[in-house]
This record gives sequence, structure tokens and C-alpha cells, in this order.
Amino acid sequence: MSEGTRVLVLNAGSSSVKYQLIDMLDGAHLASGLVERIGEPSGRLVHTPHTGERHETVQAFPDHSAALKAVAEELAAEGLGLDSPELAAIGHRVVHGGMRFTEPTVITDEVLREIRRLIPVAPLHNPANITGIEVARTLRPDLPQVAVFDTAFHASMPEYAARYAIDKAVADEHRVRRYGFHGTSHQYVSRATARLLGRDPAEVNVIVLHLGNGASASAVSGGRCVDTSMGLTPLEGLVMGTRSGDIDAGVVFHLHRVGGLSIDEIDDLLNRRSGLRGLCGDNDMREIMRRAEEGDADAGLAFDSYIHRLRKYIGGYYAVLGRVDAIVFTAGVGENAAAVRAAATAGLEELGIEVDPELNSVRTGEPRIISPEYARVAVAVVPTDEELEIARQAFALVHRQQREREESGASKESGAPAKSSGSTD
Ligand SMILES: Nc1ncnc2c1ncn2[C@@H]1O[C@H](COP(=O)(O)OP(=O)(O)O)[C@@H](O)[C@H]1O
Ligand SMILES: CC(=O)OP(=O)(O)O
Ligand SMILES: [Mg+2]
Repeated sequence: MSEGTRVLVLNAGSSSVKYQLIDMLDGAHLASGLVERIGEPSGRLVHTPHTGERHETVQAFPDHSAALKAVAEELAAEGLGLDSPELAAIGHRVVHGGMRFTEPTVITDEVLREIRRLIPVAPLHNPANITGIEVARTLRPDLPQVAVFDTAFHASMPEYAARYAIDKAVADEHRVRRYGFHGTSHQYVSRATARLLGRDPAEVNVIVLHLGNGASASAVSGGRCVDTSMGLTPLEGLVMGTRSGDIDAGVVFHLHRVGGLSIDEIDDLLNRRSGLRGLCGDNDMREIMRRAEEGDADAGLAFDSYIHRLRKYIGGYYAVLGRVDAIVFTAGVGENAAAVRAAATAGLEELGIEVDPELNSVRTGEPRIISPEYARVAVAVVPTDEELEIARQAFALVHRQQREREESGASKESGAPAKSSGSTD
């Protein structure tokens, strides 16, 4: 076991890899970066060292393996290579953990098989996560590789929120239930919001709106998730960049029977050609707001549909929680789009929800409250840091296992019965 204090976190997406190297002694981000457009003729690696200038490399990255090797070289050039004895673990974001993985887990061959088995319920995400794990294992086979699951935080949802109202036997046989995603972000942001309010997370009720490319809402009560908008797959819920969110399941039958589309075509339609992109051709909120401002009707409708769905979830989770202490916006759109925050909360004064236009327009990377002081519900913007949360959880697990091994070694030497390894697999 290494004495290292650093964790490399990999968040491998379908065509990108985000990474961060974090020192757990002080939480310092030693380096971070992003490889984009993997598999395309022209890719891009943006690397940001702890000190010094961020720099870009434009070149083709034919696959995830090439991308991760380039990341390893960037880190090595700064003396932060993957061969460093200071690395304690590599933490991986894994999107779907199914029923089984509700805790951070050291990745064995068997764990990897289970993550692979879950590909059909996270087709955009789990395959990339697996590639990241496989490449990292070949680069550092001796290091613990830890999976932190997007679904884990939502495992606390009560059955009545997690169940679909369908035949129980069919649901059980195929493990059809609502799992929820972006859990690492919802967990991190809900806690950070409690801190921002100067309150104990165990006391506060928060509605978290994670609005990135994928988007989800959650209702968090006393630090535990009680409902979330994504379901069996990351398709349910809010209107997203390219995903439809909530839809009548009858649309699928209709498109198949009457429209003649195959199931795979409908899958592609709802996951990749719907949401904002489906409504107006663009999936970047910046571009949509610009077009809407210029009077483009499709962009205007896309924006309004996005906001309408968001408001339905705010209202729904208000009722689920009964009392709301804070509504918090996070991820690319939530952190940056003041117009989305203003529109999502407009006219809700009767519910104690109000946003101060001046506070809302401040641009900073710091967690902040944007509601007036007198408002009953605090409205906040809290930048998410999934990578830091993954690093914390991976490091804590590796340490716990090391301590348990040491204790069991000591008890064997003293002749006392050994404790179990406490592995979470
Ligand atoms: N200044 C901005 N204004 C509005 N939207 C923004 C801004 N910056 C980023 N975004 C939106 O954030 C999205 C990406 O969010 P992010 O959380 O990085 O997504 P993901 O992690 O899912 O890739 C982009 O698609 C873009 O629409
Ligand atoms: C689960 C999910 O939607 O993730 P992302 O936002 O990274 O696509
Ligand atoms: Mg994200």
C-alpha cells in the first residue's frame, strides 16, 4: 500500500475525459484538464497546472487509450507522473451502479464485469467509464482503482419515489426502478449549500438543480436524497442538451408502430437528438439564449420549455419536502446562466422564493446566495466539484481498508481473531 496522499480522478465521457490530480492533505488541485473530441479528426487537450499557464494541444486522439496516455504525459512533464509514489489511488466516476453499488468500491475484475453488465441502462456513459478504468489499470496495475457511482447518493430514496407504478414481478425481474444520477454532485452541492447557510446539513432541506449537458433535480432532506428527476437511465426528468427528459412512454409505441422507427432509432432520437437540440438545433445554452434574444422562435421555445420543466420540478420538490431552506443552482448552465436562474424562480414570491437581480448578475466562481436577505427560501449558486468529492470518497475508502488490514495483521500476530477486510465489493 502506498503512503501517497494524492488521488487522480478520471471522469471519462463518451467523447471526452476530464481529470484532476488532488492532494488530499490540503485539497489542493495540483493539475486538471480535459481531452475533448476523442475519436474525431481533430481533438483538443487543455491542461491546467496548479501553477503556471494553462495550455492547449490540438491533435487527433483516436480513442480513450490515446487520450489517457496523453494526459499521463502532460502530468509526467510536470513531475506529477502516474508512476509517482505519492499517488494513493485513482478515482473513477462511474455513472450507473445499479442496485449493488451504493458505496465507493475498489474495482476488481468482478466489479468491472458488473459495471459492464449495466451498459444497457447507461449506454452513453458506462462504456466510456469502463475504458477509463481499463487504461488506468494498465498504466498503474498496483494502485487501488476506486469507482464512485452517480447512482449511490440516491439509494436513500424511499421505495414510493424509487418505484415505477408497473407490474411488480416484471419490475423486480428486470430491476426496473428509478436509480437517479449526478449523485456525487447532488451530495457535494447540498452539503456545500448547508455550509454556505451556516447550518448543519442534517437540519436543512434543499432542492438541487444540476444543470449541465445532462441535467437533474433532487430533493435533499437532512443530507439524504428523497427524490430525484432521473430514473432507470439518465433520460428521465428535465429537458437536457440532447435528451428529452420526461415523455409519455406511449410516444415510444407510437413512433415504433405508426412511425416505423426501430427501438434503436427511438433510443438515439430521445438520447441524442432531443432536448434543446431537438427543439432548436442547438444544445449549448449560450447559443440558445443568444438566438432567443435575436427573436429566433425555435430557440425561444427551447428556452421556455427548458424553464417550464424546471419550474415543475421546483414546485414538485417543494411539496415533497414540505419546507424548503434553499434552492441551489449548479453545473455549466446553473452556475453561469443568470437568465435561467431568474426565469426558473420568477413569480414565486408567494412560496418565499425570490432572486435579487443584482446578486444574480454577479459573476464569480465562489458559492453565493442570490436571494434577498428577507426571503424565506435562500436561492444559491454553488459550483459543483464532482472530482473533489470522488477523490475524497476514494481516499477515505483506501485509508479505511489499509487501517483494517493493519489491524487484522496486528491481531493475527497477537493471536486474536482477525476482523473481516470490510471490502465494499
Ligand atoms: N456562460 C454560460 N451561459 C450559459 N450556459 C453555459 C455557460 N457556460 C456553459 N454553459 C452550458 O453548460 C453546459 C455544460 O455544462 P457542464 O456542467 O460542463 O456539462 P457536462 O459536465 O455535462 O459536460 C454547456 O452545454 C453550456 O450549455
Ligand atoms: C448522468 C449524466 O447525465 O451525466 P452527464 O451530465 O455527465 O452526461
Ligand atoms: Mg457534468
